[in-house]
Amino acid sequence: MTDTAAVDPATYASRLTAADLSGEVPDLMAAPPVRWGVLGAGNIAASFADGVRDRTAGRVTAVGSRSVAKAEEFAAAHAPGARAHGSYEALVADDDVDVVYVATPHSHHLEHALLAIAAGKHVLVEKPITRSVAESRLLLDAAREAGVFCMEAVWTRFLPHVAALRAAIARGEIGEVRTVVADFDVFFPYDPTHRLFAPELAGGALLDLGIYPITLAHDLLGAPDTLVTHGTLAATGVDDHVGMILGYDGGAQALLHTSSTASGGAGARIIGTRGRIEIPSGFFTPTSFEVVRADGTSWSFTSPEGEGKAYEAAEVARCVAAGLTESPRMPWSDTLEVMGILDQARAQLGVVYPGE
Ligand SMILES: NC(=O)C1=CN([C@@H]2O[C@H](COP(=O)(O)OP(=O)(O)OC[C@H]3O[C@@H](n4cnc5c(N)ncnc54)[C@H](OP(=O)(O)O)[C@@H]3O)[C@@H](O)[C@H]2O)C=CC1
Ligand SMILES: O=C1CO[C@H](CO)[C@@H](O)[C@@H]1O
Repeated sequence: MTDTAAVDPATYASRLTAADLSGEVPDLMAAPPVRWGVLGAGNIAASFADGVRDRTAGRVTAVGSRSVAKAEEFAAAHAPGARAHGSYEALVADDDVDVVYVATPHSHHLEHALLAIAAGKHVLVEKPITRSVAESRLLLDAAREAGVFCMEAVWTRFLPHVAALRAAIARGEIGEVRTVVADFDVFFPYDPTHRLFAPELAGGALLDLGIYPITLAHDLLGAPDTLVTHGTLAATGVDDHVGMILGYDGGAQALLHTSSTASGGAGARIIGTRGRIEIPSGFFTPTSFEVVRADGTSWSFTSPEGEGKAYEAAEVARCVAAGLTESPRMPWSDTLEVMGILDQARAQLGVVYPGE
């Protein structure tokens, strides 16, 4: 366990970069132009490619799919002019690609990111970066050895409202953080072949949705000293409705919930000794928050409109241009600690993936 039960603002601030402490969001278009290769032409890949196209100086130069027709269709709709490859191997071998964005199901992130790293490419890997902390170590070790950049696509961290919120907490706006309450519940019709329910695709609410409230709590409080998990499993054996209490020796707590069988949305409250921050809904997407202080004063912040994946794309571009292998704002240590919490929660529920 960690000694980062960082409830006081000064300790939290010491873990942030100067850019984080400023609370400002760097100009998206000022980030260097990256040539992206999209690996897996699915839903989130489309949203990412739209963000790169519309809001950054970079561009998607190639798309890789298991079907060349699908890659061509994706390119036409989301990345005009991009080369369409009918295999992931061909995509990672493309000389016009600097960074591969891995957007396949969680079960395949390790295999596909290793494929890209072996081809000498930098990687941005969708969340969760792998199925487990053991797999994450394999991936990060490979990136370290190859000297390439690797980041888990925790896009939320780079959104304007999150930047402002982190800076506000570091300034002590709500005093010491005592409690984080956050949930992410989305009803998915039960389908044993869907990636939310299929064990072979590393299904379950925890890894797909629960990672957001866990990442928020971890960012503010660090890795917990205790974890209590209660939940139910779908017929396929993966979790579908989970409550968690993260306990910290300093007295702080996080009360988190995630579900693929309930329509709760994604709200969050951060409660401190001198006030609270309320994020009304969709805390993981561009949104607003309100600071309500104990002295009765309050203020609010609203993110500018627009596709949110561009912020993480710009962070990758800045880091790659600077020759970094990891983002100081989304370091590998955060990824490993969050994966560790997910591992523990899964173990408490008895969820095991094929081959583990
Ligand atoms: N940051 C965010 O907001 C979001 C992140 N995600 C993350 O992105 C990843 C992908 O999710 P999403 O885009 O919704 O998923 P989709 O099912 O829409 O797309 C995944 C793509 O992966 C490829 N693929 C490769 N192997 C398989 C396989 N065995 N089964 C299914 N697809 C396969 C397919 O591309 P092809 O056929 O072209 O080869 C498919 O289109 C997940 O890890 C998820 O956690 C998801 C949604 C939002
Ligand atoms: O990251 C995600 C954001 O929300 C989706 C649901 O609405 C998830 O399925 C997805 O993986």
